[in-house]
Amino acid sequence: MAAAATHASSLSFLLSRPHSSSPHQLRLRRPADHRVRCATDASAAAAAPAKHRRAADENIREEAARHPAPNNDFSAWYEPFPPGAPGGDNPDERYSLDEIVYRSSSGGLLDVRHDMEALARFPGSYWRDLFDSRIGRTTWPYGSGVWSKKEFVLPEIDPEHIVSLFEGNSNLFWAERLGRDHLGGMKDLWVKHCGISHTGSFKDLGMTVLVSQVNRLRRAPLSRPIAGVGCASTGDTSAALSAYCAAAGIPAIVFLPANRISLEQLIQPIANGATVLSLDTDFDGCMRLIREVTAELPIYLANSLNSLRLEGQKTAAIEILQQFDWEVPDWIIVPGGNLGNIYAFYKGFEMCRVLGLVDRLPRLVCAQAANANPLYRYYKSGWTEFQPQVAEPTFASAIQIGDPVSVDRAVVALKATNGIVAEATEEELMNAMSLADRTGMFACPHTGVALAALFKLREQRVIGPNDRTVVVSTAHGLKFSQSKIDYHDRKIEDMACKYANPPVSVKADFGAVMDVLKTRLKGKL
Ligand SMILES: Cc1ncc(COP(=O)(O)O)c(C=O)c1O
Ligand SMILES: N[C@@H](CCOP(=O)(O)O)C(=O)O
Repeated sequence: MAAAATHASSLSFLLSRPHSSSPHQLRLRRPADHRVRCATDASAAAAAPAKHRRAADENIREEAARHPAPNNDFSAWYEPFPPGAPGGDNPDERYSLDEIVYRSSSGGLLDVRHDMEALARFPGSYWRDLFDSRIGRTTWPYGSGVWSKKEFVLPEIDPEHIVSLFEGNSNLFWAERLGRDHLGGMKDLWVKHCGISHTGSFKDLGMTVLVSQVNRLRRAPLSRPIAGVGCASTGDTSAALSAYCAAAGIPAIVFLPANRISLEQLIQPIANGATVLSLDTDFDGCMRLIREVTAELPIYLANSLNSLRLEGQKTAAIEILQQFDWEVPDWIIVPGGNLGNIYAFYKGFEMCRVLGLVDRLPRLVCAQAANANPLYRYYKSGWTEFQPQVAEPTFASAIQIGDPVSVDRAVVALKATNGIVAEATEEELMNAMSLADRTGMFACPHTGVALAALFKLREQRVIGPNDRTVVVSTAHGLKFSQSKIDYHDRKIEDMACKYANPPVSVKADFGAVMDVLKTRLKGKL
């Protein structure tokens, strides 16, 4: 007799873990490392003698030091934000990147400005070829998707000081089935998997830049007495900071809102040896505290208030252009919390436009959770009134932020790109995430927020079926497995969990197994 198969009422029998709450003298010559791809290169390469491996007693950093890049006069510095904003009484206010400064003299934001005139002495085609030539190499430091664009990031840093885990170069995934079957036949839908990365989120892109600059500051000849690097975090900035600091041997200090980040995110800084402070407040409370502490102690601030981070994050935009062979997509959808990343995307695209690598900008969409939606409300007010809020818990816990530090940056990015702000309820974001998973992804809830925004904009016909659209996936779904467990377990109050797929509990018996399979595969056997 075949035993009746039951749908497991709980996934707990599979799980035994606690539930967590939730140039140089400017000359038009290629730098020494530049290998331009062109038709003749292949035959030249075939004729060339095999390249010898570097000496056995030399590492890639030492090898790079033997082949220094040509002297160049590219440079970057801090300026008050927005560009051209008066710096209090000083219209010429600017700071060297070697200064430790996070705010302008009038208390506003700062921005990293590049000497665009120096960069513009080279045509767009030069930069496209240069960046393309560096993809997929192990040459230090260009094996990194960030440092392969070093001239646009931190042009003056010595490769010797760079702390890189060869981040970036992330997959641009063609979401064929999701677009075709669930979004009205979208043909050109892509997901930029920024979360398939060293610490599982896009934060690695910015952190390599920030920690490299700290490394430069701490070492001779600058020898600044920086005791450590600190951040407030909803779990991803802290993971990235801890990993890069551990790689460089620099102390990391992270302030986390107790019981508001995932277990996977919590274990990351612990494993990397950071000083982890679990604080009885939300992210905005942690952010206030870290700002006070870094003003008192020689601890360098690693949050995106520090504009250095955004120089690394903007390379994701350049990478997208590169992956489309320098064709500009129509839409980029980014989940927003502290709102540095939406500006970083704009900055990357705009730099490529100004320098002639491309000829236009994509439209940006910033997607927020309805439970933490200060930017959405600001947008809906016609940009008249910004109201910080106490953000409510959301499955997209890394964007549970009510008082985003980069709100002004986000507004600039959205206005310049004819952008849109959208929001997603908890049910919308969890369904969008789960549906994407059904088409082969393993998305995080923040990516769910961006996908839910896409569903709405398609329904409203704002985004057309043939529009080339890129959804930015900001973290790896494995960091947020508890939210998926709760969803598939149908344990979420007031949520139908439409795409739940609980495991079937079945007796280890041939007949019982056959019964289940015949039911499940009815009409297909
Ligand atoms: C996974 C994830 N997605 C999106 C965001 C939002 O990025 P931003 O704070 O730059 O808006 C964050 C952090 O805030 C995050 O950790
Ligand atoms: N999601 C972030 C929040 C802090 O953002 P930041 O970009 O200012 O560091 C995190 O993971 O901590």
